Amino acid sequence: MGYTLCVLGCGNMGISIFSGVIDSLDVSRLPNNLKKWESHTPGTMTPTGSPSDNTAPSRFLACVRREVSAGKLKGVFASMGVLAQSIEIFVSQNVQAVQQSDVVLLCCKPQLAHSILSESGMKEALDGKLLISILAGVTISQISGWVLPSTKVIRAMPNTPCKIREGMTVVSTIPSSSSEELDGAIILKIFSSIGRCRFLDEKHFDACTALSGSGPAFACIFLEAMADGGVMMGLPRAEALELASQTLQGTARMVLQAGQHPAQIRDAVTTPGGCTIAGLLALEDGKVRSTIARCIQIATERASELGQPTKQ
Ligand SMILES: NC(=O)C1=CN([C@@H]2O[C@H](COP(=O)(O)OP(=O)(O)OC[C@H]3O[C@@H](n4cnc5c(N)ncnc54)[C@H](OP(=O)(O)O)[C@@H]3O)[C@@H](O)[C@H]2O)C=CC1
Ligand SMILES: O=C(O)[C@@H]1CCC=N1
Repeated sequence: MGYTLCVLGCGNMGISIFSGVIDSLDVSRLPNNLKKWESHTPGTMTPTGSPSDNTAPSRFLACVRREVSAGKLKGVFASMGVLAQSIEIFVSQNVQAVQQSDVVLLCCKPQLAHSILSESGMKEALDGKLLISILAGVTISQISGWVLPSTKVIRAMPNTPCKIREGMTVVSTIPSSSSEELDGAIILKIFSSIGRCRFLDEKHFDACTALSGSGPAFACIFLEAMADGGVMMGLPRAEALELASQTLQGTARMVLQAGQHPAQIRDAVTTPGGCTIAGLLALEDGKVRSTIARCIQIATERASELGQPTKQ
């Protein structure tokens, strides 16, 4: 029958996750108030299972602090074709929203987590519920210290492409016991409906935060730079961006879908004495590999500081 999913702190990431999850739902099994204005193109939906599927959400609550953000949320969801009443927005009413929820996605800024989870009545509202934190740098042990022992705390690190269901989410390993089976199925349903999802030990989370959480920003630097090069050589801007984007997407898919190693793909492109090797040598002269790898290293180190009160 589904459950109620609450995003506590519905900003960029909350919007991305809700957008992807709602887009993935089979509209035929949703209550009327969750049906979209326009039907999806057949074949673009991933059915969420039978009407008795208890791993798929059926009600959506979004929490923000300011009225202006609530207005923005309504605009964003309306532009997606989601009816205004489909997502219930709570402004500065976190406890009330969590009371009505079964699963809570904590999506506020890392430095606000403690104060939000310490609001009067919040511990009780979260009693026995699944709390999934997407916060960078804030550990399960920290969060567990702010809620009752009965609250099941899990970490997830998604990224913004969740919005178009091309996300990458890493979820902290769930302790194995029969009561956790449904939690695992719920988490998998949410995040695999909006992209790839894999479980990893929490010790890797800062690196995952840097690599896939921040990754879209780093990838866009490379993408823009490729397009700029095309523009420098006379290509129109829009076409240069299209060529760069599709080239990166196609190459990534050769790795993910065809299982090819990046070095194999590179060698197949690189004709002896040709233009590709000329370009590759220019990249190596610019130490592009170590620069990018160091970028992930530095971002990982910064991610580890984000949950620490003295270093926020
Ligand atoms: N951005 C990204 O790409 C990624 C971010 N993350 C993590 O996700 C989290 C959110 O990031 P992001 O979405 O970018 O941040 P945003 O600033 O876009 O969103 C934060 C949201 O929290 C709300 N908020 C603030 N105070 C409160 C409060 N007291 N009660 C309820 N809601 C409140 C804000 O509402 P209002 O506007 O009204 O203040 C806003 O909607 C961070 O912890 C970050 O580490 C993880 C992966 C990727
Ligand atoms: O920049 C940040 O801190 C957040 C975490 C990962 C992506 N954005």
